[in-house]
Amino acid sequence: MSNWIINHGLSAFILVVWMGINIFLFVYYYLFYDQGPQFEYTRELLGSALPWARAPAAVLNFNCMLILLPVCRNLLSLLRGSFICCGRTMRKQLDKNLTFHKLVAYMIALMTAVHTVAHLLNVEWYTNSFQGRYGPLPENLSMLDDSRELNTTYLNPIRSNSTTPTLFVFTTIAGLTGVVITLALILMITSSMEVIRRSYFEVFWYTHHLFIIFFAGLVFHGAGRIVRSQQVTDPPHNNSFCEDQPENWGKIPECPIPQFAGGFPQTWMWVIGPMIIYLCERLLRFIRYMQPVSYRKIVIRPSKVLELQLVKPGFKMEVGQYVFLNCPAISQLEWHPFTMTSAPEEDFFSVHIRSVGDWTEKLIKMVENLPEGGQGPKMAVDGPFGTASEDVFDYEVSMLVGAGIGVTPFASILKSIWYKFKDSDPKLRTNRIYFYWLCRETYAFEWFADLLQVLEKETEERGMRDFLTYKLYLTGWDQSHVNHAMVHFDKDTDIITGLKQKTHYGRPNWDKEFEQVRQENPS
Ligand SMILES: Cc1cc2nc3c(=O)[nH]c(=O)nc-3n(C[C@H](O)[C@H](O)[C@H](O)COP(=O)(O)OP(=O)(O)OC[C@H]3O[C@@H](n4cnc5c(N)ncnc54)[C@H](O)[C@@H]3O)c2cc1C
Ligand SMILES: NC(=O)C1=CN([C@@H]2O[C@H](COP(=O)(O)OP(=O)(O)OC[C@H]3O[C@@H](n4cnc5c(N)ncnc54)[C@H](OP(=O)(O)O)[C@@H]3O)[C@@H](O)[C@H]2O)C=CC1
Ligand code: HEM
Repeated sequence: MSNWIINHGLSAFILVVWMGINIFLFVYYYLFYDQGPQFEYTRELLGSALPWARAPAAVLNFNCMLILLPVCRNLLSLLRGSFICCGRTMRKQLDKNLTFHKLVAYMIALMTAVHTVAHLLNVEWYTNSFQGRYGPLPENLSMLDDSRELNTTYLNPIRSNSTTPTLFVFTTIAGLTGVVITLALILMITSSMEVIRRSYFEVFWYTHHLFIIFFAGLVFHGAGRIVRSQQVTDPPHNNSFCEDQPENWGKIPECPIPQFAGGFPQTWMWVIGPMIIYLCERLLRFIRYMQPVSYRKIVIRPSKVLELQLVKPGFKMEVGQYVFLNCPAISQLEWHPFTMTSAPEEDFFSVHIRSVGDWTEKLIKMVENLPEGGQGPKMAVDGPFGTASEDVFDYEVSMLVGAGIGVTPFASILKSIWYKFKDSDPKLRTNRIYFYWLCRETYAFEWFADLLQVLEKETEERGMRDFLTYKLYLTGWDQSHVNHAMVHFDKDTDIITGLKQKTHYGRPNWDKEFEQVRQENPS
C-alpha cells in the first residue's frame, strides 16, 4: 500500500479533486436551474431539459479551461523546473500530462453529448410552447415579445410559427456555433484514437488543430443569451392573481408584467486565460524554430539509426529529457520527439533517430546523401522537455531497462555517470547500476557498445567492477546465433558486442533478475 501511495497517491488525489469539482459544478448548477425562482417561468416552457442543459455547460466551462494546460509543454517545463521544492513526485506527475489531457477531453465529450441533446429538446419544447401545446401559461409566456411601448420582454426565443427547430439551430449564434463546436470535437476525438495516432499520426495531428475552431466557437457560443430568466421574482409572480391570468399582468399591482433577460455569456472568461498561455506556447515554439542549430557530427549507425550531434546556443539539458525536432525540408509543421543521448556535461546534445516511418526515413535519406563533412538540413529544436531522470543519481542502486531505441534515455544517464566519475562528482550517490538492454537485432547493440566499453574500462581501473552490471538481451535470435556463440564461448569478449559481459538470448526472467538484485543489495 505504501508503494502504491508513493507511486500513485498524487495522481489519485488529483483525479479525486478534479472529479469532485466536476460533480460539484454539475449538482450545484442542476439545482440552480431546477429550483431557482428566476427560472420558474423558463421551466414552464422547458421542464427539466433546462437544468440538464445548463449543468453540463458549467462542467464544460471548467474542462475547456483545463484542456489546453496539459499540452503547454513549456509551461510544464517551467513548473517542473520550479518544483525543486516539491521534488520528484510532483515533477513525475507532470509527465502524466497527456493522460490528464485525454481524461479532460473525454469529460468534454460526455458533457457535450448531454448538453447537446438537452438543448435540442429545449428547442423542441420552445417550439411546442409557442404553438400552445403545453397549455395557456407556456403559450402566454411565449407570446411576450420585446416591446418598449408595452414594457414587455420575450422569454421564448421562438417567436413565429415559421421558425422550425432546424431553422432555429442554423440561424442563431448558439445553434450555429454549437453545431461547429460539436463537429470539430467529433473529428478531433475520433482522429485521436490510439489506432489512428499510431498509424496515421499526421491525420491525428492536423485534425487536432480543429481545436482552433473549437475554441473560436466556444467563445461566441453563449453570445446569443438564449436561456432567459425572470428579472424580478419578489414578490413571486406565481400567485393566484398572476399565474393563469395573463390578462391581469400589468393591470393590478400584485401582478406586474414578468420581465426576462438572457444571462451574461461566461465561457470566454473560463477559457481566455489558457488560450493566452497556449498562444504564448506556440509563439515560443516559433521563436525556437527561428533559432540557429548547427551540426557538430552526423553518424549513420547500424539498424537504420542516425546519430545527430547538434549545437544550439544557450541550450541546457538534464539526463533523460527529450526535444522536438522540426526539419522544414521535410515538413514545416511536423515536430517529432527524440530523447537526448548526450550527457548534460557535454557542450552539444545528441539524438539517436531510428527510421520507423516517413519523417525519420526522409531525414535519414537526406543525411545519407550528404557530401563528406556536409552540414545536414536546417533543423529546428524545441525543448528540452520531460522530467529529467536525474533522480537515478539519488538512489544507491538503480535498475535501468531499455528496449530497442528506447534505450536512449539510459545512454544519456550512463554517459553522465561517466562524466561524474571522471570529475569525482560528490553528488553521485549511486554506487550500483544494473542496466538491461533488449534488442531484436544484433547490430542495434553497436549504437552504444562503445559507451559501455568505456564505462567497463573506467570502472575496472577504479576498482569498481561491481558498479555497473549490464545485461544485453538479443531477443530476435535464431540457431545460427547460438551456434556462433557456442563456437566462441571461450573468448574473453562477447562475439556480438565485443564487450566482456556475454549477450543473453531471449527476454530476461525478471523474477530471477529482481531476486539477484535483491540478494546483492540486502540493505
Ligand atoms: C517522448 C518520446 C521520445 C522518443 N525518443 C525517440 C528516440 O530517442 N529515438 C527514436 O528513434 N524515436 C524516439 N521516439 C519515437 C519517435 O518520435 C518516432 O519514431 C517518430 O516521431 C516517428 O516519425 P515517423 O513519421 O518517421 O513515423 P510514423 O510512421 O509517422 O510514426 C511511427 C510512430 O511514431 C509516432 N509518431 C509519429 N510522429 C510523431 C510525433 N510527431 N510525435 C509523437 N509521436 C509520433 C506514431 O504515433 C507512430 O506510433 C520517441 C517518442 C516519444 C514520444
Ligand atoms: N521514452 C523514451 O524516452 C523513448 C521511447 N522510445 C520508444 O521505444 C520503443 C522502441 O522501439 P524499437 O526500437 O522499434 O524497439 P524494437 O521493437 O526494435 O525492440 C523492442 C525490444 O523490446 C523487447 N520487448 C518488447 N516488449 C517486451 C516485454 N513486454 N518484455 C520484455 N521485452 C520486451 C522486444 O523483444 P521481442 O523481440 O521478444 O519482442 C525487443 O527486443 C518505441 O516505441 C519508441 O517510441 C524510443 C526512444 C526514447
Ligand atoms: C476538446 C478536445 C480536445 C482539445 C481542445 C485538444 C487540444 C489539444 C491541443 C491544443 C494540443 C497541443 C498541440 C501542440 O501544441 O502540441 C493537443 C495535443 C494532444 N492531444 Fe488533444 N485535444 C482534445 C482531445 C484529445 C483527445 C480526445 C485525445 C486522445 C484520446 C487527445 C490527445 C492528444 C495528444 C496525444 C496530444 C499530444 C500530441 C503531441 O504533442 O505529440 N486530445 N490537444
